[in-house]
Amino acid sequence: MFELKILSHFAAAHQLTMVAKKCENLHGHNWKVEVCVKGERLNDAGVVVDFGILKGYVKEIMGRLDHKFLNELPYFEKDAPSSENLAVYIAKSLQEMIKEPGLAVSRVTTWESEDACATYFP
Ligand SMILES: Nc1nc2c(c(=O)[nH]1)N=C([C@H](O)[C@H](O)COP(=O)(O)OP(=O)(O)OP(=O)(O)O)CN2
Ligand SMILES: [Zn+2]
Repeated sequence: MFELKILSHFAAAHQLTMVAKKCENLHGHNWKVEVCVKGERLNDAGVVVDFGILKGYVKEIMGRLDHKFLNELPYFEKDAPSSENLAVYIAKSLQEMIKEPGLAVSRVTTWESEDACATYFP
């Protein structure tokens, strides 16, 4: 089994209730995102999937989040835009985009600061 990882970023605003009181105020983060996919087989080029293809998928997802007020996006009306739910959203969105047979999202980590992140394992 191979696992590939790419890094990406987006900047966005959010508000969280039921966490720390200060999080109820509108504020933002520069999220760093680690996306991992897994696959058992290498293609004729000797890779699981071209990093460029993976980066293209993730770039499209980052575009939906970048410079947005996350609470206003339909997906986050039900599930609050915590780092955990952002990781779930990114993982599900990416899995829906992947066309390559045998390729699956293995984990997504969302860093909301230099010392705090959440990881989702689908
Ligand atoms: N499990 C989670 N906990 C918290 C989340 C989250 O997404 N998942 N999010 C927040 C807020 O986004 C908040 O903005 C975090 O801000 P921060 O300034 O980093 O808050 P801290 O008090 O944790 O850190 P300091 O070092 O005191 O600044 C909160 N929790
Ligand atoms: Zn926050």
